[in-house]
Amino acid sequence: MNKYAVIVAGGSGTRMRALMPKQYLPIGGLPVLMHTLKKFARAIIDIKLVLVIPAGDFELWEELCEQHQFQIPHQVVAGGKSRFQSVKNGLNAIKEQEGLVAIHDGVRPFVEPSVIQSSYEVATKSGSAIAVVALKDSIRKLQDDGKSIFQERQYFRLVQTPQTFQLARIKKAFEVIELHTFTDDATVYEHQGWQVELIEGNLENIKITTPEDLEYAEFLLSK
Ligand SMILES: Nc1ccn([C@@H]2O[C@H](COP(=O)(O)OP(=O)(O)OP(=O)(O)O)[C@@H](O)[C@H]2O)c(=O)n1
Ligand SMILES: C[C@](O)(CO)[C@H](O)COP(=O)(O)O
Repeated sequence: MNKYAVIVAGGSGTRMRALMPKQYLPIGGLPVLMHTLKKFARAIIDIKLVLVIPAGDFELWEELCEQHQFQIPHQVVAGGKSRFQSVKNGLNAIKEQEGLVAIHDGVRPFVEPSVIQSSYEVATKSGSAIAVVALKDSIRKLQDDGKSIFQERQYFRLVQTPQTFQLARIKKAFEVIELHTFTDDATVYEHQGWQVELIEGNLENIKITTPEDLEYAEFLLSK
């Protein structure tokens, strides 16, 4: 069965407040995105990688690949105005209908290979596999009256990527008008009336978002 991964890195990383988009910033001397692509290439034999980056960054990416002698084969696709549009562009670049596709944030380089592998295994059987982790802290829900109420944390999960799906289904799911409730790929899939299957993610699989995350990322690499 064909196994694809769409690695989305079409954002501008405003919350990182860095000179260049966070997906190209170095950790351990190598751009974040290269760590992520390496994880997928090592986890799955013969994986076909689709990398989504802003159209204006193609030249920069080529230079970075040359500078770091980055040889992992991948197709580069132009991103869109939102994560949804970037994922859609990545999926549209895959012409086949048969197979599985993992959708993953380029800025989550610490995904465990076992999570990637399990996402494809589970999606083979159930059509989807969404990586999630349990909460460690207590949580409270804010109310309109300014008060807050206790929530039972065992009923909640933090959602990560990869989010892996049968190709034909997720391609169809993305043929809709974008809604503000589409915060990830699972919500787009569910909009079709299909239920998603959750799998255990890994706690280190953070989405590098703010400057502190970059420091934590350096620490994780040095472990
Ligand atoms: N138009 C967009 C916006 C986001 N993403 C990707 O979606 C992932 C998660 O998004 P986020 O962490 O919010 O990244 P940015 O949008 O770049 O960050 P910010 O919101 O701080 O600007 C990132 O890998 C990002 O590059 C994308 O492919 N295309
Ligand atoms: C897809 C995601 O990483 C799952 O946690 C997350 O929803 C992306 O959110 P963002 O608003 O694009 O940062």
